[in-house]
Amino acid sequence: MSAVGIVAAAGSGSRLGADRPKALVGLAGRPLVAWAVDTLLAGGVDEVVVVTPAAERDAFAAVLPGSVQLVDGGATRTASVRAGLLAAGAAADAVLVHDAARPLTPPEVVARVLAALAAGAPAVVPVLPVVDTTVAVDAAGTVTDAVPRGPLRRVQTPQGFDRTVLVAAYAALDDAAELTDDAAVVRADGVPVTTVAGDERAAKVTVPHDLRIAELLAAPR
Ligand SMILES: Nc1ccn([C@@H]2O[C@H](COP(=O)(O)OP(=O)(O)OP(=O)(O)O)[C@@H](O)[C@H]2O)c(=O)n1
Ligand SMILES: C[C@](O)(CO)[C@H](O)COP(=O)(O)O
Repeated sequence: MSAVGIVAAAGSGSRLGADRPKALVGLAGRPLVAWAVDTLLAGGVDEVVVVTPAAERDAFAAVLPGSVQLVDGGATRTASVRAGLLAAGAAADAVLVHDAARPLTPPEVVARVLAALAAGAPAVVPVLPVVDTTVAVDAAGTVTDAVPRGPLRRVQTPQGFDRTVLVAAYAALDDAAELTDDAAVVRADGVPVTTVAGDERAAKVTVPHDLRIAELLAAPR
């Protein structure tokens, strides 16, 4: 089975508040996007497409291997992945969509996703359990309900798909639709989504605290 990786890296990172697009922010001396590309390749992906902010393509080219294909992203993550999928072409059997914002994802997670695809799953996401008591609140912030957390999972990336399944799901999705991940895109098209074990190290860098934690984890011992 051949696999192409799409790294969604076209976000601005408004919640991180850095002086450059989040994917270009450094972690232990290397930009987040470079970590994400390395993870996919080390986990068994054959080629990588990185989706960048349109105005920043040169800056990304300067920090990534020449073998990586770069493509302009869109205003939402959904639009960016759609652009990456179009650029990826039809050669690969599988597509793995990964966030540049998850730089310390171990290659083993990539390998688990690829193994589930090879075993016949059309769509695969890495997940972790919810570890805190989880509640619903009203507009005033008052707790209205406890949410049973047994069946809940936190969804990470890379998310893996049979390529034809993902292409068909994006084709069926309204151009203006904005979904939070690619599993939601295929589920909207009626495709069952399988889960494999995620990893706490695959946490998303969203706010400055996340980057501080990632720096600690990435520091040489
Ligand atoms: N238009 C967009 C928005 C997001 N992403 C990517 O999707 C991943 C997950 O998104 P998130 O962490 O929310 O990144 P941002 O949208 O950049 O963050 P923020 O919402 O804080 O601006 C990131 O790797 C981001 O670069 C993208 O490719 N294109
Ligand atoms: C794709 C994702 O990382 C899976 O957990 C997540 O949905 C991205 O969410 P965000 O709101 O764009 O940070």
